[in-house]
Amino acid sequence: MFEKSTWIRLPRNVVMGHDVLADVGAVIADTHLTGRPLIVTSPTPKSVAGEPIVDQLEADGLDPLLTIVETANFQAVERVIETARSADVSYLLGVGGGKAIDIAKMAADDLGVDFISVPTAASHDGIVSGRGSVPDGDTRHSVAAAPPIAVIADTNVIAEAPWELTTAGCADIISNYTAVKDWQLANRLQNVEYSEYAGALSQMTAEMLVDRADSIKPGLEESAWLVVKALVSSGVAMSIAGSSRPASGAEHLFSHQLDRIAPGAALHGHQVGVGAIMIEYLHSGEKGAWHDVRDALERIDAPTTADELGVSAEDVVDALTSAHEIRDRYTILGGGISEEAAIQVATTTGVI
Ligand SMILES: NC(=O)C1=CN([C@@H]2O[C@H](COP(=O)(O)OP(=O)(O)OC[C@H]3O[C@@H](n4cnc5c(N)ncnc54)[C@H](O)[C@@H]3O)[C@@H](O)[C@H]2O)C=CC1
Ligand SMILES: O=C(CO)COP(=O)(O)O
Ligand SMILES: [Zn+2]
Repeated sequence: MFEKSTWIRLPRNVVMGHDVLADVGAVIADTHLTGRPLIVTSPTPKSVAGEPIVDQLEADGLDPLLTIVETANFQAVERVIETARSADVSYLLGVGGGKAIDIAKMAADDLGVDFISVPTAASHDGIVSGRGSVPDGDTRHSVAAAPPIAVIADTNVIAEAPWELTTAGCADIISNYTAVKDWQLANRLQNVEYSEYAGALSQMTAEMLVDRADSIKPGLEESAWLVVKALVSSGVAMSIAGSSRPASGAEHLFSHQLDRIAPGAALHGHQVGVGAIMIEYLHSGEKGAWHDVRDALERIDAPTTADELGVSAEDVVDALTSAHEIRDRYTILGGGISEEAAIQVATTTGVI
């Protein structure tokens, strides 16, 4: 008897392009949201998009509230939940980078209200996903959450964001290559459920981005458009899978450990990109595709070395040797790699 079932939860509206920030009110009306909105943002995105959205919604006769978050952790999610409850908020808008969007996403899920994702940078592929990513002591959770009911990605705003945020988003997409390899390996060795559709979509998204790498340039709205489309596509792959597996393998475990060992040193996307070079080496050996991963990162201006990330060789080796401990997710790292092996992979690939 066939007993399999799944829920693939996707946004209702993905609105992207030139000056679509002006459409926030229209999107709210189209999604039939009523009541008081809470805008969850961080300091720079507040002035870039948070305040213009408040002005727009006030002009529409709404009574928006705005709250600032600084770090992505469970305490921040709790604070947003309290703010929303005490102010009788009906729905949330996450406005900013990955952290503001993740916090809004998780708070909205807990409150049981809808949430709109308004990325101000193309720096990560969580803008569409139904996952939140939060550090918690020695571990890192990938929390299931409702996906945004709508995404509003203004390419004008995103093209004006610092260039390194865009290169971080590209590197987050390039890391899909190793994430999919790890997922397939876990399927073969541990019988982890694998989705051919999600895996193929994630890998194809990375291939399409790399094919267009030379046309991704600072300050160009066309480039912002290309990268946002890839981030949306990668987020959809996560939604199809019902997990972050299509976009997060051992290169993400390495990055999550680096966040603990050298907090704030580099952007998430840049860390996973450097991780992907080394993890590809572990998958395919010295003559393997790690050269292609490194070349793709170089072509989009993303870091490929510890120096460029602003971390030490010891940090890289520590993060690589302890990455398997951070989460119960089977990858090429298996039960862990030795310090000698970590030094060898990082040296051969030129990361240290
Ligand atoms: N839920 C998911 O599926 C995923 C979650 N993530 C999470 O997202 C986070 C990484 O996201 P990031 O955006 O790299 O970090 P972030 O949210 O810390 O943003 C990086 C910086 O860019 C600034 N910024 C954003 N837009 C700007 C603009 N227009 N102009 C100037 N500055 C601007 C932010 O204020 C912040 O200082 C990590 O916590 C990661 O784990 C990443 C991928 C997927
Ligand atoms: O960053 C992500 C995908 O790019 C989310 O991954 P995690 O599940 O490892 O937090
Ligand atoms: Zn990522």
